[in-house]
Amino acid sequence: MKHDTSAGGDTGLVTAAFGRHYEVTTEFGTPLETRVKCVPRGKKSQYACGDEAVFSPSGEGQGVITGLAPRRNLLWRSDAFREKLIAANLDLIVIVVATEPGFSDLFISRCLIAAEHQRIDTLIVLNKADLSDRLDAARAQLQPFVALGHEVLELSALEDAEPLRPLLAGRRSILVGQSGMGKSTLINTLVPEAEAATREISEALDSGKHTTTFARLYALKTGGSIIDSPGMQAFGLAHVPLDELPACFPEFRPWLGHCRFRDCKHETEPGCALTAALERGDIHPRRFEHFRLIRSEIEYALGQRRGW
Ligand SMILES: Nc1nc2c(ncn2[C@@H]2O[C@H](COP(=O)(O)OP(=O)(O)OP(=O)(O)O)[C@@H](O)[C@H]2O)c(=O)[nH]1
Ligand SMILES: [Zn+2]
Repeated sequence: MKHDTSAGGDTGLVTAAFGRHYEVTTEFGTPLETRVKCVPRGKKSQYACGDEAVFSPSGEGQGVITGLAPRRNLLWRSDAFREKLIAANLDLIVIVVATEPGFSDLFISRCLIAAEHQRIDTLIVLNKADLSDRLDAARAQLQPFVALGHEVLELSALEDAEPLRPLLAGRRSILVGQSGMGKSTLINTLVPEAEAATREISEALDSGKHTTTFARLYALKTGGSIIDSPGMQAFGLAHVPLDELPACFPEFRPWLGHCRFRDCKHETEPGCALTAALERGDIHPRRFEHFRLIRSEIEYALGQRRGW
């Protein structure tokens, strides 16, 4: 990907990304804020919400993106065949789950791995805490993450999203979650003008849908900004290098490098320090399952790319 800022032109923040169309905002969060509809110059160029773009104006309120400032980090997903940028230059990934519909703990592990890999902080939000009969089951499902030291913030977006606000102040955050967890409800509470902005774009795109279909970045009154992203059912991590995956599970780190074989795959090899830790109960079986699953996906993707 090109990081060409030498081209000159105006700079702005990518505040919305829909297909090959981007909204770039100059003077973001100030009274001088201006929104420009942009397309990328190159066929293959891809940008994400949170990118600092260089663009050349091409008409009233329109422009062409010609370059990009270097990214601090990039959140993206990929499988054997495709990759999709989610957001760039993040301080915090807020993983939203809910008491209902049910959520996937594997999805949480995927988000945490993506965050570890790009060194981005995380926070787990358990939404719909008002549906109290489902609360204990959801807490039990989150227990392995709590045991790892992850903070879980319980709230009800419909009743009161305020407990989240101080954790977002001054940072650039993204809400990620499976569909239906309440991300849009949270955004609409935290950013009152979000609903109108979403409707406007949906009408412009003629999608007429009420679910989130594109990523959008909003300024927060407390300083900082927040990105709403489309609900994800799949969060592939095919781009994570196989040899970097184990260290993306922080609880594996004390044992890494202690296996008998240097190229241990932590499967059935004798003298594997990770499977020994698993057997002793020092690694949670769900997390080890997630590791195995994601590793096999990465292996599959590597095989596909080599044309096996
Ligand atoms: N009881 C209860 N319902 C909630 C709460 N938050 C959201 N909901 C409901 O859950 C449903 C889904 O909420 P959305 O905000 O659309 O979920 P989303 O995560 O944005 O879903 P996608 O747009 O598909 O990604 C809606 O019917 C909301 O009214 C909550 O705190 N309590
Ligand atoms: Zn091993």
